[in-house]
Amino acid sequence: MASSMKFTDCSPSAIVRLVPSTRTRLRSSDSAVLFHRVLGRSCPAYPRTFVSRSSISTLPVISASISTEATAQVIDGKLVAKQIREEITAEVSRMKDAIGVVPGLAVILVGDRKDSATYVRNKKKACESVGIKSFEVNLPENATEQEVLKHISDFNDDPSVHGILVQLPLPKHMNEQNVLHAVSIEKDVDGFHPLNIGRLAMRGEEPLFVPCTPKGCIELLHRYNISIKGKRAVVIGRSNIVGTPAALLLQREDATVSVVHSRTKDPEELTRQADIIISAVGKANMVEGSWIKPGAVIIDVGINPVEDASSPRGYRLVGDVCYEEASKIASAITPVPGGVGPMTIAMLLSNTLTAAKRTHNFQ
Ligand SMILES: Nc1nc(=O)c2c([nH]1)NC[C@@H]1CN(c3ccc(C(=O)N[C@@H](CCC(=O)O)C(=O)O)cc3)C=[N+]21
Repeated sequence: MASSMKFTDCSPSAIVRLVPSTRTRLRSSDSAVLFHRVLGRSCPAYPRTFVSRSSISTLPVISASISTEATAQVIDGKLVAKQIREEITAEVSRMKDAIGVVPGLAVILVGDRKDSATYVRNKKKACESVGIKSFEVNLPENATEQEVLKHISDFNDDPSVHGILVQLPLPKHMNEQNVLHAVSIEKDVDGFHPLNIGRLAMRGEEPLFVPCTPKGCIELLHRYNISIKGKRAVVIGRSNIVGTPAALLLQREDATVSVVHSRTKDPEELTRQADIIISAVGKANMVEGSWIKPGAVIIDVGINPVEDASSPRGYRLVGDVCYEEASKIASAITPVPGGVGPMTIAMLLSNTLTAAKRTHNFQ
């Protein structure tokens, strides 16, 4: 199916936002408003760039009245995730009607990290919203690795469980590798089992599951008709759960991929060559406007809390990319929140559905 058809039941306003030709050029009055808002925010990189821009604008040919800047198309992960949940709901119900099987996801949470508890709660809610059954195990911080392994083994043997997710990070006294190896590869909906990652890396091999966050990034590019083949892509960050699989996926999609990491010399110069940037570092506003090639597409995986006295929680979430700067240079960009985050959960549901379909040989 053509990806554009997937939006047929979106509201007209949503479609307007999704069509690339609607990229707007700000009038100078809008631009002034935007500037005002930007300065009221705390993108730390902004003032520096602002200074250099203002010096450019003193050149005689550039006057304030023509300081119209393009704004990037917003890649609306929240909207796409909702669309995907609707598709999954329909498939879950079709499977239930046809063979009486309801997909099941088991989540194991160890310890009492607040962020992990929130993510797990959101995953449970998402399961409910599409008709997937969820099972949850909560273990205390001081639980043993053996206890976790026992629960994994029970879920491996339980036919009503099709997917198993062990929420990361685990407490320090546990060996993450032992735990991730224990999940049956057929139920590894996170795609973290080394066999799944290995297959992802090899041409001619197919992983049973692809890690949810990188899969969500690629899905966003597909659904926005952003072509990957032959493009220069830079992935910032080389974690096992995001950066590395994201680079492998981009390569499978025929991009030419570079990975920027903490030991990279001149990451800015390398990143500036990219047509597509996926940033998964976890450092607020690290990628500044000067890192970005005009017209590049930016997928920002970072979810970083920054202090914000004006927010009820005392903080707000920002990405790895300085959004205010980037949105004037890039052609398309994901916001934080509302970008990759919701897609991660949608892909988890999708992987769980795939697991159930595969087990029961249901197409
Ligand atoms: N085994 C395992 N699998 C994971 O997939 C996994 C994990 N461990 N550990 C932690 C990370 C993080 N993660 C997120 C999921 C959803 C949002 C999300 O929905 N964020 C929203 C809301 C953010 C908010 O307001 O709190 C957004 O970006 O719009 C974010 C982050 C999954 N992870």
